[in-house]
Amino acid sequence: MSVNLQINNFWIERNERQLCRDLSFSVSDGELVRIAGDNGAGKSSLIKAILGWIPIEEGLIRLNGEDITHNRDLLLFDQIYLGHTPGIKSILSVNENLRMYCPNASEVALNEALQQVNLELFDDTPAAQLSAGQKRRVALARLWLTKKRIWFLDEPFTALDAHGVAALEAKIQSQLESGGAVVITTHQPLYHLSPKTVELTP
Ligand SMILES: Nc1ncnc2c1ncn2[C@@H]1O[C@H](COP(=O)(O)OP(=O)(O)OP(=O)(O)O)[C@@H](O)[C@H]1O
Repeated sequence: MSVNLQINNFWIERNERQLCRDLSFSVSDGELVRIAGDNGAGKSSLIKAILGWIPIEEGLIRLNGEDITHNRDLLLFDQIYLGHTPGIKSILSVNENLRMYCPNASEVALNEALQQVNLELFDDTPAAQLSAGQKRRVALARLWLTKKRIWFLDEPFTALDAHGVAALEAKIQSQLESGGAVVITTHQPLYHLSPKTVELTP
């Protein structure tokens, strides 16, 4: 699986405040890009702008050489996004939440994913009854269930305990080793994963 995503000269504004201008970087097979910056610097906004969910003032985006600036469908098809909030439905069980996102996953794959995030005993539990860290783990289980070339992870370590952090770091490492690409916003430096860092400065 080969991938190359190029962000060229991105200019993003929100509420008439400039978050970045002339920002360029790329992410390719086996590469981890860490987006860094203070609170409010625009890290989440940058990911949303790449995915086409908020507009850019100027810029160009290419996926494997193809200009996708005005149609991000190819990128959306190729990627998985885990946002700031776990994005799970409170009234659904853990199992039902995962089924909603991954309807084609086999029962075996689903159970394996739940084991990986230590939630195998909670599959019938309504998400409303989970702790913040457990909800985050439900969201992360999607990484074990889908095979997408590009991951966009927005503050994925939030609320995770040491075991959860280690499991996610190992999962990121295996995604990189299998030729995937990862874009992550985090305040952790992640030196051991050798990221390329994109710093958003005021
Ligand atoms: N839904 C929104 N509507 C309008 N403006 C927003 C919205 N979300 C964020 N912003 C603004 O965009 C700017 C960047 O916010 P963003 O969430 O991208 O920063 P961040 O670097 O991810 O911050 P943090 O580290 O606190 O998560 C902030 O000035 C914020 O007020």
